[in-house]
Amino acid sequence: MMQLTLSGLVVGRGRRALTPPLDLRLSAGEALVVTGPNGAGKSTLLRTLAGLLAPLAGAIAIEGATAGDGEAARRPIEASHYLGHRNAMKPGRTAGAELAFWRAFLGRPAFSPDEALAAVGLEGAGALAVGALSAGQQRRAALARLLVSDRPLWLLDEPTTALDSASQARIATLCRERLASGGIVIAATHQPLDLGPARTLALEPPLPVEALVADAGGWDEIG
Ligand SMILES: Nc1ncnc2c1ncn2[C@@H]1O[C@H](COP(=O)(O)OP(=O)(O)OP(=O)(O)O)[C@@H](O)[C@H]1O
Repeated sequence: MMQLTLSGLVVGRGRRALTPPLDLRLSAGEALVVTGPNGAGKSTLLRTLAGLLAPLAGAIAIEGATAGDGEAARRPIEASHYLGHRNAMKPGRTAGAELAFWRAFLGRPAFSPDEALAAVGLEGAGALAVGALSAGQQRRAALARLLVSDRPLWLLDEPTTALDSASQARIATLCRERLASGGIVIAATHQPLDLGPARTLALEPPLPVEALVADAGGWDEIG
């Protein structure tokens, strides 16, 4: 059974910690909703779990998950879908071509691009340029990426941004289906997202902006 374990995990930007040490274990079928005001560190936590930022302290371990190459995953990134604020879909390419790219890149192919688009209510949109879709449609095309490759850990940063209420409900359903099939879903969100009986992690309000300015040592990376 898959398990994701955070042991004394401290995430932050530069040398500035944004969380206390986090100790948490999530098992297959469990969801975690991360809440907190703007700047509290929700994106930083997800990016750290996705392997895009190094932890300031502590460790992240995954057990019992299969990586894209079919071997046991040693790090969460090998078994996860990460959906950030940005959609990571090139506007000049078609939605179908972008999803085909991600399907090949991520391994363990699941739905075809057309099937994944249909599952997010974008039937027939595969031939359209991503940039020709509305903001909500682009978000849905990005969410279709979750379905083209079988990855058990979903790390979702504000997944329902720009989505109408029917689409929000559809995405919540997809998440619950992933949970029912043994996945783990971690979602940072300001909007209620019905994942069923999810656990919650409420991050504390951040430093005031004046303190950030005094503290500014430059960007540690963009994103
Ligand atoms: N690239 C960066 N370099 C340095 N500091 C950053 C960078 N990106 C964000 N930060 C800082 O890290 C802190 C946490 O930001 P983060 O994006 O994790 O918050 P969040 O809870 O996701 O906020 P929001 O609700 O606005 O999405 C903020 O104080 C922010 O200024």
